[in-house]
Amino acid sequence: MVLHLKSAPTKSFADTAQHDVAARVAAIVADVRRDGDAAVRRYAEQFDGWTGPTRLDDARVEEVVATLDPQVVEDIRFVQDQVRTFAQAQRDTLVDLEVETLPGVRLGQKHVPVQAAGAYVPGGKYPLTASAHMTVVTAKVAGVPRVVACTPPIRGEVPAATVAAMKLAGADEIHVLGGVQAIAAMALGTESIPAVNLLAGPGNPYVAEAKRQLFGEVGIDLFAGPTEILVVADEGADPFLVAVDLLSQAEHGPESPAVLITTSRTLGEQVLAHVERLLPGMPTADYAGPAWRDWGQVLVVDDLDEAYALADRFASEHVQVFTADPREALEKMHDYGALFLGEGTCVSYGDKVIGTNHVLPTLGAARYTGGLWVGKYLRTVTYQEITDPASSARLGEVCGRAARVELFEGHARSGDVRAWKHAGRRAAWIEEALAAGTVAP
Ligand SMILES: NC(=O)c1ccc[n+]([C@@H]2O[C@H](COP(=O)([O-])OP(=O)(O)OC[C@H]3O[C@@H](n4cnc5c(N)ncnc54)[C@H](O)[C@@H]3O)[C@@H](O)[C@H]2O)c1
Ligand SMILES: N[C@H](CO)Cc1c[nH]c[nH+]1
Ligand SMILES: [Zn+2]
Repeated sequence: MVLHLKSAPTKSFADTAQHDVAARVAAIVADVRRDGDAAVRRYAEQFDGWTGPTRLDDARVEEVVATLDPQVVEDIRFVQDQVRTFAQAQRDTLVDLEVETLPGVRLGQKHVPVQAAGAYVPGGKYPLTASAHMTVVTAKVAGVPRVVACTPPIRGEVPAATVAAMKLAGADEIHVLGGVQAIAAMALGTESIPAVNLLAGPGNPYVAEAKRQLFGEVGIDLFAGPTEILVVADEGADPFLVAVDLLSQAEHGPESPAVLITTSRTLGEQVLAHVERLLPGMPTADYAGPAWRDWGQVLVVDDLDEAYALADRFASEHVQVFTADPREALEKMHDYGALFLGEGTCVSYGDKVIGTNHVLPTLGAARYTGGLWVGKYLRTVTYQEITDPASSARLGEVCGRAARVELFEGHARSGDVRAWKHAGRRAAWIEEALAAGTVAP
């Protein structure tokens, strides 16, 4: 049984597929498609007050990086090393292979990077420097030769740490450009930004919807919209820690749900009280407050099995598990973007420092996809080769029969000619062609 100590609607695609967002995005995409750079410039000015060139050349990038405290640069290097190490370990799990399935018949698979990727780094409310590590470092580990990185100006300024992170991660083109206009420019191509093959990176509802609408014309990593957090906690969890962590993600913006599922009513009540005490003193209360008020939930369940099952139904972007045996969630939970096991870690570590990728599915997309990883920038392609004529003839005969079962005469004939060339077996239509002299014996 579920007791609601604090209720709120549960976000889903159905009730947040805000038509005004979809319509607004469609209009901007159509304008960029029609007017290219001119439309991009118009929207950059309208939404972000940006009238300068969007591309930062190398000299400008260097100038921007030089303004940073060296400690900031050192920290960027440290975090990018963590992200790179884990991404490389994941890359190493992807094997190219070639097997001989019949004599002289070789089937293979290779992992081939997309040739151009767009890395979107959000920056409307906060300059999300860390998203540059996640999108650009990972693309480069995959071997993507051309990475275009876009981020909006923050309060009219170039976000210096984000630009440094893009540069250190190996971005090939850096633009101060945000929102739908950035997504559409990278996807469709403009006079100044040649189109990419795949778009990656998170963003607000406009950015996420733009990627969704453009999918097909361009590849996308996943649906990664406004941040979500869910905590599963038992009676042994620290209520102060839980409250702090819930608010850590609520501060992303007023659309960010923060949910606690606990087996302890006492813990639930303590967390509620801590949140109320903490919120007024938070410099980011303007975002965290509405997020908590409108989307925060505290749910008490009978046992942990019920907690895991309920958490699965949310399919939340992040799930922190603060229980006596947090690792059991690895077996018992199925639908989440990323798990954070035990009080030693938290979503903020995933966001900022630990090395797993923080670009993760939202609005239930975790039911069908994991987060961004090196594999998203790669295509698993196959190839085949036959060097043994007898095998080609054998497959040709089966191909002829199998294709005719499906009424594919043209397909069947591709098999027939090989059975003839390599084993001398003549199908009736080949006999006729020989007799008519339309083909040489
Ligand atoms: N799921 C994930 O992996 C993940 C990771 C990091 C961040 N996020 C989310 O990314 C989001 C970042 O949002 P943000 O707004 O701070 O930055 P953003 O860069 O995503 O969006 C800013 C842009 O939105 C556009 N915009 C603003 N108002 C608009 C309007 N009315 N119409 C059309 N376009 C408009 C502007 O062009 C602006 O450049 C947050 O919701 C955060 O939770 C998600
Ligand atoms: N929590 C975000 C993912 O939803 C990622 C992030 C980066 N910086 C701060 N937060
Ligand atoms: Zn975060």
